[in-house]
Amino acid sequence: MLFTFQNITYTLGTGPARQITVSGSVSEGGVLVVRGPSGAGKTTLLRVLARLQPCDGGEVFLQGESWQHIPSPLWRVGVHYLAQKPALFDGTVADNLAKPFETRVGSKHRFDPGRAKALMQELLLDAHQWEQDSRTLSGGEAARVAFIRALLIEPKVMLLDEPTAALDGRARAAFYRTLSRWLTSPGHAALLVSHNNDYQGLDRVSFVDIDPIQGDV
Ligand SMILES: Nc1ncnc2c1ncn2[C@@H]1O[C@H](COP(=O)(O)OP(=O)(O)OP(=O)(O)O)[C@@H](O)[C@H]1O
Repeated sequence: MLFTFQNITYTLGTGPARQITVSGSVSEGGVLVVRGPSGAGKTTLLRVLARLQPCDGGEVFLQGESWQHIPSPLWRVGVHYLAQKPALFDGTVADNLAKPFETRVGSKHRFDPGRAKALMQELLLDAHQWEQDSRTLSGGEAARVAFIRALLIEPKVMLLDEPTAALDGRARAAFYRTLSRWLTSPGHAALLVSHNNDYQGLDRVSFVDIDPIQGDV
């Protein structure tokens, strides 16, 4: 298995706490769809797995190596969380795409503007948008820019949180084409949260369910 999480336990909410325990795994080339009703804790699970928020217990393995042995910033290069609301900063699209390569952990790869532009084209963004202020992008455009940035970082596992929610039909098809191709190159896998069940075209899909009635604590 490329990515395995065992008995990941986390607590939801600030009111009466609900504790969830969930396990799952995904092999190279596979997509693990995280299912559960609204508020079940799907986003929280992805954020825990990316080590963007703490959990109460459990262990995660990337290529057999426990997260306990890998510093968080490095972990997040290998296990990339793509937020439902794209986290772009002020600056152009090009600035946003180049940004990860300015940091120490990101600098293991060089920023490749040619590849970035090819991905923009593939994801139906206009070449002139390279210089566009990211604050003026539509929701669907911003989502695709964040996806391109994720691809450029070259993670092993992508944690995709409703990545097509803001996309129209054509952009959605382009997104899944690009994702499918990425999954066919070695050492890649994805976890996916999607409310609109639009992942049918993907190969090797498996499921993990978050049970919303797991015990109150
Ligand atoms: N920072 C927070 N503070 C308080 N409560 C939170 C916080 N983050 C999440 N929650 C609560 O935890 C629960 C799970 O949220 P989460 O976003 O993980 O659910 P989800 O399954 O992804 O939902 P949806 O399908 O609606 O996106 C919700 O009840 C939410 O209100």
